[in-house]
Amino acid sequence: SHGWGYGANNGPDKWCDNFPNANGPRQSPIDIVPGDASFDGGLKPLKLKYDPSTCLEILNNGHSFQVTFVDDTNSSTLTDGPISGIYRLKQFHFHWGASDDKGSEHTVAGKKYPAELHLVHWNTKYPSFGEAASQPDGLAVVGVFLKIGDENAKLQKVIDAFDSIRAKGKQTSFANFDPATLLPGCLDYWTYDGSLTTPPLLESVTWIVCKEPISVSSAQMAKFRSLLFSADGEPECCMVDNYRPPQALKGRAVRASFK
Ligand SMILES: NS(=O)(=O)c1cccc(F)c1
Ligand SMILES: [Zn+2]
Repeated sequence: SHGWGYGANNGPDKWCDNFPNANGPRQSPIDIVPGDASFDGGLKPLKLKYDPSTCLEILNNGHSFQVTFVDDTNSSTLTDGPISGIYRLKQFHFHWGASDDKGSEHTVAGKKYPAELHLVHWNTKYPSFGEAASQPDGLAVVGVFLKIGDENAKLQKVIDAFDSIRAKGKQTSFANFDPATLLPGCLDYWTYDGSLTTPPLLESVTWIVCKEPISVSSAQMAKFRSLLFSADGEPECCMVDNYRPPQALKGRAVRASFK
């Protein structure tokens, strides 16, 4: 049997067949309604400290592409914000659409952005990412929306590696990249308790979604869409629409770090 994906036969509406978390009480993504979010003056500013020398490789895992980091020390961390303790950067990846009118996982009052960046961190109170991923306070993912505008020169460094990872299973070394260069100038955020947005949909994520998007050009988005879901030797299938739609809020509060 084929694994999960984003197609008609194995996509988000089918995930509940093999992953019961799909219908759980704290699923992600969600539609963020700014008017319904409550300002929390107790929320601290995000503190992101990234060391480019921890950047390791870039790979196509058949669902997205991801840049992975060495996470055996506290060189690249997230602290403060809505979380307590120290969370280590493990990887970042994106979700995007087949066209510029869709692609983000979170939406803002129903607005879809063409893509969304996820910076994935795990709580160092646990021994590893794998252990943390099964704990309710195990992960913290910073989400950043991409909007169509000027070419993003920092993002271009990632895009330039795509030729080496076009097909599923391809990976290549990727060194000295500073993920902080992909953050917006303003780090105002919304936060809520959620889950991984792909199987196994574990309910272990403190979501931190930045209000301000970063830019990407339409030509750069076209390059994202040249990646493949398929492996070498398989019929080519463009990697597009690798986003889960918004899930029920089920009574959860969404807090804002800003007025
Ligand atoms: N899309 S996401 O919720 O950030 C995610 C999915 C799976 C694994 C992971 F580390 C992060
Ligand atoms: Zn993601």
